[in-house]
This record gives sequence, structure tokens and C-alpha cells, in this order.
Amino acid sequence: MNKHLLRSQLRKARRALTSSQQQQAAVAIYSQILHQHTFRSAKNIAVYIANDGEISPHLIARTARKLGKQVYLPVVQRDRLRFRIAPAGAKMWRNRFQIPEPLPKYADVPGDCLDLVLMPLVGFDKWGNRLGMGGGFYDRTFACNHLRPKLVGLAHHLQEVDSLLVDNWDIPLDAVATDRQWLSV
Ligand SMILES: Nc1nc2c(c(=O)[nH]1)N(C=O)[C@@H](CNc1ccc(C(=O)N[C@@H](CCC(=O)O)C(=O)O)cc1)CN2
Ligand SMILES: Nc1ncnc2c1ncn2[C@@H]1O[C@H](COP(=O)(O)OP(=O)(O)OP(=O)(O)O)[C@@H](O)[C@H]1O
Repeated sequence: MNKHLLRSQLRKARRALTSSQQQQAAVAIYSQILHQHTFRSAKNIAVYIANDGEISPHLIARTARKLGKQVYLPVVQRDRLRFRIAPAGAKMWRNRFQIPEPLPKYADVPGDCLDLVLMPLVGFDKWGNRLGMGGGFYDRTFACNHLRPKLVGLAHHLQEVDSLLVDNWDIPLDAVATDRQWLSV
């Protein structure tokens, strides 16, 4: 199946989850991540604001701050992402995709300054290939091999597919955390 069709089907399935399913999934994924060495050892962690039925990392972000970690959110700059410090209750505006971003008064850094990036995804397979929203933002941001942080996709289990078609610009994930399992690649 081509990326376009698969993307629209998986997005539809994700959006069809009820709010109680979403809440349970957010708790489940939080419990998964909390025990992982990649999370415990990370000092600078990027999360995202859930959109379009994505699994929400808000519980992870809250605990990360309590543990003294610095939490960042992606900001869209031209064709790639930078990561802006997002303290609890940070003031936000919406970007061109209507996703909230912290205001520019908070400092931002390039992706290679982070230890761990929790990434939204539309689909994934057991080899850590990732299907995103189609903008190529994460792929461009982490195209450079050296100094790449740990990239961990967060997903509802229904976002797993047998195998994704891989393009040469696709950057594979180091792991995928779902509401049911932790998959190290
Ligand atoms: N929560 C979240 N934040 C994120 C991403 C993401 O996938 N999820 N991104 C990951 O890259 C970046 C933004 N990329 C995005 C790319 C396309 C669409 C999107 O909804 N496209 C709509 C059309 C929206 C419009 O143009 O107004 C669509 O395809 O229906 C959203 C975000 C940065 N922040
Ligand atoms: N490193 C790169 N250099 C130039 N163009 C790129 C690069 N990575 C991705 N692209 C472009 O981005 C477009 C979208 O790629 P793709 O469909 O794989 O996005 P995605 O991974 O689903 O989205 P996202 O990373 O935003 O979640 C492609 O048309 C591709 O040409």
C-alpha cells in the first residue's frame, strides 16, 4: 500500500479512539517509559503536544520535570525542527499546523543537543521504520548521523503495520513504545 493511503487509514483509526481509550493509552505508555534506562538517564528530553489522535506524552513530560530533566517541544522552522524549552504552564501559540508551540521567549536548541526525542508517528513496523505526517520534518532534522539523540516513537498498538515501505531519507527509530510493549530495534 502506498504511504498516502496507509497514512490516511492509520490517522483515521487513531482519531477514532475514545477519550477513555486515549487516557488509558497515555497512562500505559507512561508506565512503560518510566522504567527505561534511556528515559532515566536522559537530561534533555523532547516531547510533543498530542494532535490528531496521537498518544499523549503529557504524563511523561510532567514526571520528567519533577525529576529535574529539561523538557522541550518541537518548533517548526522552515523545513525542519528546533526544540524549545517548555516549562510547566509555558505560554504557547499555534504553528501553521495549528499545533501549540512555546513562545519564542523560551530558548531553543537544535536536535543534536537532546538526549532523547519522543516522536509522534502515524505508523511503525518492528524494524523501527516510521511513517509520520508527511512533512519530513523529523527526517530532515535528524538526517545527520553523528550526535543523533535516542529516537523513540510513541504509538498506539493499532499503529503497527507488518512492514513499511522505506524511502532513503527515512530515519529509523531506536525503539518504539506502545501502550502494550517496548520494542527495541
Ligand atoms: N503533535 C505533533 N507535533 C508535531 C509534529 C507531529 O507530527 N505531531 N510534527 C511532525 O513532523 C511537526 C509538524 N508536522 C506536521 C505536518 C503535517 C501536519 C498536518 O496535520 N497536516 C494536515 C494539514 C494541515 C495544514 O496544512 O493546515 C493534514 O495532512 O491533514 C501536522 C504536523 C512538528 N510538531
Ligand atoms: N533529509 C531530507 N532531505 C530532503 N528532503 C527530505 C529529507 N527527509 C525527508 N524529506 C522530504 O520530506 C518529504 C516527506 O517525507 P515522509 O513522507 O517520509 O515524511 P514523514 O516521515 O511521514 O513526516 P515527518 O517526519 O514530518 O513526521 C518527502 O517528500 C521527502 O522528499
